[in-house]
Amino acid sequence: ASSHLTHDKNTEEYNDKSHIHTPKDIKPHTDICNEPAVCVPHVSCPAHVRKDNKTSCKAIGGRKGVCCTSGRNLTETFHEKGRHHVQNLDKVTLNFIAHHSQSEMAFLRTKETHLLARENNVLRQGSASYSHTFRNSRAFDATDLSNVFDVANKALEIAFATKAFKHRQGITNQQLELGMIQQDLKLSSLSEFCGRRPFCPPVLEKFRRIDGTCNNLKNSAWGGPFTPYARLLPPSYEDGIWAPRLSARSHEELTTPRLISTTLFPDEDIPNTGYTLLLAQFGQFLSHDITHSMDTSFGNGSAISCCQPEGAGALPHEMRHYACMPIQIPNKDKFYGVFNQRCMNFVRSLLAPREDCTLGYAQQMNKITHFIDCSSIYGSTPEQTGELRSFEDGKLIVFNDFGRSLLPLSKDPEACLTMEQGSACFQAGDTRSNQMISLVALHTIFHREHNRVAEGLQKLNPLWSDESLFLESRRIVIAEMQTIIFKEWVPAVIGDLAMEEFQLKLEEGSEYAYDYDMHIEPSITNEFATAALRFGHSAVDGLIKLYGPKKMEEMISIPEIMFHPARLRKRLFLDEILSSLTTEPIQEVDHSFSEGLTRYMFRGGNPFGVDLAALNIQRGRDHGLRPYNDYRELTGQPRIKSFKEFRPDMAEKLSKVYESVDDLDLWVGGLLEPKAPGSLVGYTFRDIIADQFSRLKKGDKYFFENDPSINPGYFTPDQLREIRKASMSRIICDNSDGILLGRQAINAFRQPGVPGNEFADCDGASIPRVDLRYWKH
Ligand code: HEM
Ligand SMILES: [Ca+2]
Repeated sequence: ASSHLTHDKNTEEYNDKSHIHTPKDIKPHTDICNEPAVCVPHVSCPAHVRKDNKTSCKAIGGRKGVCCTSGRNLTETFHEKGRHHVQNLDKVTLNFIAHHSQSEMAFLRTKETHLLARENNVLRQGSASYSHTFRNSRAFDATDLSNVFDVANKALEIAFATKAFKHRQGITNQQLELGMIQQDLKLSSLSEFCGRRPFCPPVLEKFRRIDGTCNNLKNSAWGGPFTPYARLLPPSYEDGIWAPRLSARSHEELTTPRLISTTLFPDEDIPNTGYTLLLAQFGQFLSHDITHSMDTSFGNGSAISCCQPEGAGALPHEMRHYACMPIQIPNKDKFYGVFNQRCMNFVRSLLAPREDCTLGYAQQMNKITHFIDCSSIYGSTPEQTGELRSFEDGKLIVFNDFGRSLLPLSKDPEACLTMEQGSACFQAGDTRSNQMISLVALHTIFHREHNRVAEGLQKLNPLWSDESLFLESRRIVIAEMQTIIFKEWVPAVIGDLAMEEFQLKLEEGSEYAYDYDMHIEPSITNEFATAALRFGHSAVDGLIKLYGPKKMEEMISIPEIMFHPARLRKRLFLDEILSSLTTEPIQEVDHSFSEGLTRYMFRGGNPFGVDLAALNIQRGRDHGLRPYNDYRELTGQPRIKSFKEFRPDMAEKLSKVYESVDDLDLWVGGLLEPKAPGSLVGYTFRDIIADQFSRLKKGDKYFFENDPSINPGYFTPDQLREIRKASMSRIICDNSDGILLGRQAINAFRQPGVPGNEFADCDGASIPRVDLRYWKH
């Protein structure tokens, strides 16, 4: 179920074998371009989309790259002599614009108050949409909520100001896309919208901050929570600012995502035995470390409903919240039709302002730290971390359930479906932790890992304070996580070739890395979060098989354990689910999706749930992702000219739901591509993913293997050597309950029990350990 697209015969790059890496191809890439340009893969150079920068070069691995001078700073707005720039405006005009946006905001607020008073506009608590919009995609607590709204409202007001500016000055969408309306707002009443730059002390701090700030001293906010996503390409909005794009040819609304989902994505059982289910589950866990876009809500935190009660249709425009973008369900829908559902709730993501006081298109907010820093374990703000720490012996709080350490219980009565006696609902660093029971399992073992390391350090250094023990343990756990991601998970997803091309391999032994580059923006790109990394949704198996000591005992249908993790309290359950995750195969990354995600997701006690495939497509449009073809070009591939370039059955279906190849949504096109060599995904997703991990490694001063001149929290060479022994299997061995699990395959993401990935005893030496003795002071 993999090859859906035949590449254009004329494309030398993809049909010749020159991109297959042989060691002699590797040249230090700066040799090939004129300094200061460097040769990078197409995807990593934002400037190359601008027609005038097209010098190609041979990148690592022999593939064609582009000489890039932008330093891979995606936030840098376009500057170039000779292009027409909009005139700088006088104060009067700026104040006119500011006034205009303020009155638009006032209008919205009045309407919001009015809507909030009407029952129909607030989501009903028991529904699947409530779990989606409210449980999955909302703020953490009251302080968080006000933080978030503060930032989001500023961004919205800037969007209105941009609209007024656009109309008054006759600015085109293209000028907006290219950031050619640079406008310094410092002198106007809009100046209060300038992002707050965190203050960083001149002496570098040894430990990365909980909120990720002060990592890059020039851009101290980079990577922090409540900041915008980066973008590989400018957005595609109908008005150049925030209105969803229309079809390229007829300029009509695009086909409803639900019809695309039912037409293209049936539920078929197509396992890929090369990889374990843990690859998918860990992927979700990793996503929750680096990206969380939030649905807009009412100012008091209530969830917005965009559909009529009972789902009979969308609410009329005048009765809708401005952030509504409901998904229409066709009359003939075989599944939802049975329940007379014509409307699926969808609320647009919150926005975040640019840091530099400029007008421009809307940008979506990432609520958590962009860096790989285990924010899903520790939280993304000091307040969250404070709630999770025990403040004794450097440990995190645990819920002691008859001798087993589980995550602390959540105090939030809305976090799970039920809080009945004997039930359980957990608190972690990320608010989505209860979404899947297998996700809770991963949170649990990493939470335990922190406490295990803290205990180990305390034995070696009995005089260390709680604070030192906490910070040192966190630093080690983050380093282990980065090791697992770059040594095991990313190569399994994108393959060795891409690891080489994007220079993502970790150093070996006790060597430091020297590839930090302060010009690289580490932020998560919108394309990565909203499309490429969501490849994982296709790999999810809707049925989790649970094995007892001898035989399969149960099949869990995933909607049963969404936001309902009570079973984790059963003595055997954690080991059972970990064993299942490390032995069962993933589902192939392709056109097929579990109905557990496309029909029943978050159903709770209801007969139907929401459709994740439809949500992904709608989210892409909400975030202004450009059509698939534009990203083919970005990754150095030819645009497709006809759906016939896809597999025949797919081509036929695609032409039923898309008027033109230039309408195809990125997430859909990316999924249906044939796989790149050695990779689980096609070239487009592969490159977007590889580029992101390159940013997360080379743009993170505190990346664990950086040398002492870069990383204030560097490890000694001995410690580095130990950290590099970390593996997912060791984490499982050391932190499961040890009742059913005594053996693990060396690489937990790949097919176990085959040559090269044999099972080994947890007690033995085949699964290496990080020896903490090198941390004795
Ligand atoms: C295990 C079952 C899973 C469920 C029930 C689930 C559910 C969801 C939901 C409801 C959203 C938000 C959709 C929206 O409104 O836009 C989402 C987003 C996302 N999911 Fe999943 N997901 C699962 C597995 C995965 C896996 C395996 C991966 C990756 C390997 C993944 C990666 C992502 C990413 C990157 C996002 C975007 C997050 C953001 O930026 O806010 N998910 N998922
Ligand atoms: Ca993070």
